[in-house]
Amino acid sequence: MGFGSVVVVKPASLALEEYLNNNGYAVIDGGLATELERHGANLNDPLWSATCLIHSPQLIRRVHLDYLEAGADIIITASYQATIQGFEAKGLSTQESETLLNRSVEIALEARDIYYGSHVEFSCDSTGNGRAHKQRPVLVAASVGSYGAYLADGSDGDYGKAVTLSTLKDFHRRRVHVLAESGADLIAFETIPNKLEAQAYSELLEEENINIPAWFSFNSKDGLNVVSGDSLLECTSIAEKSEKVLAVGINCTPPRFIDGLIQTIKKVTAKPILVYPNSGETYDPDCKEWVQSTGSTGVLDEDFVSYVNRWREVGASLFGGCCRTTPNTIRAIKKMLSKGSAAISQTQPPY
Ligand SMILES: C[S+](C)CC[C@H](N)C(=O)O
Ligand SMILES: N[C@@H](CCS)C(=O)O
Ligand SMILES: [Zn+2]
Repeated sequence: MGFGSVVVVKPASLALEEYLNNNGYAVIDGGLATELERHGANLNDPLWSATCLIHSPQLIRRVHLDYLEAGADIIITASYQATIQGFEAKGLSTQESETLLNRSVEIALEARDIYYGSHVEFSCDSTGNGRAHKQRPVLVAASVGSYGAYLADGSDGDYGKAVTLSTLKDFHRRRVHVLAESGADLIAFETIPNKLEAQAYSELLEEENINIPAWFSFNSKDGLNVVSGDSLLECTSIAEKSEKVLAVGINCTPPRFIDGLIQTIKKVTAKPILVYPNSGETYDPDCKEWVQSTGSTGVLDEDFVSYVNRWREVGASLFGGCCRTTPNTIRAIKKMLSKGSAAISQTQPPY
């Protein structure tokens, strides 16, 4: 950390700590882009889901709300593939691009407000006075997708020698800064494909004096390493060393690999572990379509959810879904976890 900088403890870390202390888990939402697509959005565009920030913000808000209704405690914004460079390539000004980044967070905050407004509970204190309180705290995580996501060419984190640490820092710097000031509770660095990009994020958190916490979530296609082939142990160690990273884990990876990946991650970190796998299908970046993987059928919601208790047993505490999962997946995850907690509390003495 730079001389004189101050780590400001923001409510997100407290809220997350509270979830983990009280319940032992928190629920993340499911796939956003693929859910927008299921509702008719056309994502065949270099901006992928970020195109909806321009054309259908109300649909994004609808999907956030569906995930809140399904039980998500954390919702992730539509900024995964929203980059200043990507918007500028569409002819938008820098100012307009930054406004869209802010808009991604505003939409999620609006969904949260609507959700709170329609789920107010009342209770009476000992003097008979009524008090309204919120159902549960909801955290808004501002998504940051990788440089490879922006390239939208299926390069999977293998960027070649011309892309250095400073290329990646320069690429992400302003976006991370804008999102950190947007009112989001935390930054979700998602689908991280390699060590260099994790290092770039970690340095940016310090250099830009980012004062909201972050999570680092890596992507694997073989169940052993991250997608570029870099070691998951080394990638996790970068997250472990950063005071600003409050959780680390895996997303957009087939469910069958998650168990082994959690076991690897926990060798090098004591931070909470998050998992939000995809449906088990494979993305074809050329036609921008999901296809069934060879040797495996995409998993159905029921099958996906049957893994959750195992993931909890091996050490994960934040659970959700990524591409091709839906509000039904999240509803089922929440149900499974709350059943598990009830069973645990029944086997423990009441003191
Ligand atoms: C996690 S992948 C499905 C993201 C989409 C990709 N960057 C694309 O634009 O096609
Ligand atoms: N938060 C993003 C991740 C894509 S891999 C989404 O759900 O669309
Ligand atoms: Zn995904």
